[in-house]
Amino acid sequence: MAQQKIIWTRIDEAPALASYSFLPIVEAFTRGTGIDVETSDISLAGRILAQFPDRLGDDQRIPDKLAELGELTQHADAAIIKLPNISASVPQLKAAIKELQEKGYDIPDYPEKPANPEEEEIQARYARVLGSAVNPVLREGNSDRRAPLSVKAFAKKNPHRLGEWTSDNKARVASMEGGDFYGNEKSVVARADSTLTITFRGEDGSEKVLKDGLGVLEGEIVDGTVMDVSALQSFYRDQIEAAKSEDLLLSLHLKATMMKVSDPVMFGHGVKVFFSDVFDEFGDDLEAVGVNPNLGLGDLYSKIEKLDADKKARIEDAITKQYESRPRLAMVDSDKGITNLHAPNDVIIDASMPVVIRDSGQMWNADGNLQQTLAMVPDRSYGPMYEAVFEDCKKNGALDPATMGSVPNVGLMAQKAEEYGSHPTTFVMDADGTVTVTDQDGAKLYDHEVHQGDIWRMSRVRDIPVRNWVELAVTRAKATGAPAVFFLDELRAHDANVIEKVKAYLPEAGGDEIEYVIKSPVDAITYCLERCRRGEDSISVTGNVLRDYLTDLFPILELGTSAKMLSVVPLLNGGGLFETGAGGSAPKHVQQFLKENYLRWDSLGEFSALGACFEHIAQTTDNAKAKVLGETLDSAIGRFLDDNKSPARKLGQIDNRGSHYYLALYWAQALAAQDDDADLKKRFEPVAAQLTENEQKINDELIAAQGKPVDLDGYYRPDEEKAAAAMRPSATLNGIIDAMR
Ligand SMILES: NC(=O)C1=CN([C@@H]2O[C@H](COP(=O)(O)OP(=O)(O)OC[C@H]3O[C@@H](n4cnc5c(N)ncnc54)[C@H](OP(=O)(O)O)[C@@H]3O)[C@@H](O)[C@H]2O)C=CC1
Ligand SMILES: O=C(O)CCC(=O)C(=O)O
Ligand SMILES: [Mg+2]
Repeated sequence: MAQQKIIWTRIDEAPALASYSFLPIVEAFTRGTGIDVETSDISLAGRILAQFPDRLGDDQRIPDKLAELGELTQHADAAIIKLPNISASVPQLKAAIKELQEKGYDIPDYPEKPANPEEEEIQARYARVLGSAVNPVLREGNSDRRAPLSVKAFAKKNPHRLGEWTSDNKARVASMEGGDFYGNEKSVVARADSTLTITFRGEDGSEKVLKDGLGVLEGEIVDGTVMDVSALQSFYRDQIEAAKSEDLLLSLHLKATMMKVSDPVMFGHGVKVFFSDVFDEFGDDLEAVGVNPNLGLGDLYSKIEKLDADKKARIEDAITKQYESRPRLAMVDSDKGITNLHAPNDVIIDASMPVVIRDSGQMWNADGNLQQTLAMVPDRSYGPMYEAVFEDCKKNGALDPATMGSVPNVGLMAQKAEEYGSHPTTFVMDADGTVTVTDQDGAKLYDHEVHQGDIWRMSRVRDIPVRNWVELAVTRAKATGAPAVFFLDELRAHDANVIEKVKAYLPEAGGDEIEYVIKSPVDAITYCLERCRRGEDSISVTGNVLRDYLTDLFPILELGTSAKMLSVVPLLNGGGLFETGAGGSAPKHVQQFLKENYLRWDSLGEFSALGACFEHIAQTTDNAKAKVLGETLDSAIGRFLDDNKSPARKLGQIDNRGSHYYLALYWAQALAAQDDDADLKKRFEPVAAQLTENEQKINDELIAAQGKPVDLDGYYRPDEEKAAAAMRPSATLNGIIDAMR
């Protein structure tokens, strides 16, 4: 029997800490089963170092693991467990660089405004690390995210609290009325393989090729669109006025980490419009010290340190005055005075909007109180869908997690589909003119008139991913009996082309055997919510952006968190990518851990991903032990949920580490109790006995560690030994696990 490898990714922040405790358990349990668990470092720090082999010593250099994993996804035997990693904004990237430099790695500073070819080259290397740089490389398949049945049943039995909604709630979502990506989109389906060129022609007749050599395949949908920034600015101005007159808290919701080229610029316009008096009066000074509004108010504060004390004080005064003339601004951390406009990475719409809905349309204000918000989601491709949820809640009240149906998602994601793959073809315009897309014969696909500062972008999706996505939707609808709800808007150019493909591929995929509807995102979500309220499930079948948004929205409403989701990516070439949960890397959890040695991270996503991975290995290889490992893990997870052994939220109770102990206990007991594999039974009988006997002692040791600060000697690249020691404080548990390894 060939050894099967599971790759376990090493990443950042809370889930990385959790791995120090959970991974030794996984290694111990799989030993001797024909399955090897190997780690692969794709953390932000690891990816930065991999860009600079030429500047690092032999003992410092690390290989480009992300490239290796990208290559692996093309093979049928790929089995990758992908934990959430940081998609770095520029401020996060700079912080990570600083930490690595302090640790003795001779890497260059990030050049914000490259001044020469050498700096341009450095910036290009860092660009490979910036933003959502990992997921698009590994996601060589479409997405199947859902709450495992046991998790949904647990949530119904133990419903979390959702804030009330009444019809007089004034919270609302505002989107632009025109000039946005939605309104300007043009879309064509390639009739043959070709190579495209994107050209800018200035009004003065000058020409610049923005990108050439863009290979497209027959059947590929190729979109071009533009965000008119003067329309965006006036949208911001209007909403600032509206929030003020309606006495609402103002908030902005974008995805600056993932949409790393367009959204930081849109965020920056928000900063500039909100603080327009400051930028009008002190524009030259701010420019002189390199303030970049796209990096937020936090960057402004750090850069004005370079000005003389008097100037700095005047700018700070102007900011204070500006707050007085503006509506109140939503806060990310009201205790620390961190606003919604401080850092682009704190504005992450998939996580922020569900919390607004959970909290009755409210966000935190500067006094530390919840207040109803005017949520700005500029682009109409997405904003109106959230507004429909607000409307539904105002009309029908909050949803009820004890009874509501489930909305899993099938998302079109493979091969860098749609907007999320558009970073290399997104451009901020230097001047007024026209952007034209032509094919290899010089024939024009479409053009757009643009103005200086506008954001033009091309997004694409190939035919094979669309076909596979339709098949996956049918598979899930057949498996569950729930209808497939295609979120597609015939008024949007891109969606209209996708609708044609869906209609063409559904019959051959077995569409006549399932119930399905095709509706605009607004109508589709309203339809799903109606069904939810009747306790009925619906499968949302969406493009890549709505995949991201809905796989946080419904889990947070249904389960209280997206951490408990099963997130499978069947790779187009037969392998499996198993993502853990649907949320991020929870920086807040690390802060709490450092302060009081308590890690709230819930590893249920890791448990479910591992279970799905064993199941995949059992189905695709002749390894019978994988099947036993998978089945026993599944029953252990069921027991774990029944006994409610997820981390609590407060000190003195079991945290992430305690939850790992209980999973190991139940898993060992299930392995000892099964009769399908005598070897495993024999191996796990004594282990189960030891873990059972020592329950009190292990709990005592784990809880005794809590309550004092922890030093990990680093945030982006913590000291391995310190982190492992901090995450494995029970000598008794370590003794049992290490004896098995
Ligand atoms: N797949 C990936 O690689 C992803 C990466 N990211 C990255 O993660 C970072 C942080 O993003 P952010 O949007 O703030 O999202 P996070 O999910 O990290 O934080 C939002 C909140 O989600 C809850 N949460 C998420 N996962 C868990 C878990 N396993 N256990 C318990 N609670 C959980 C917590 O909420 P509460 O306090 O309400 O319980 C948490 O504070 C960014 O760098 C972002 O780019 C984001 C999404 C996916
Ligand atoms: O890639 C990223 O930056 C975030 C991914 C994400 O939020 C998701 O897939 O749900
Ligand atoms: Mg997401």
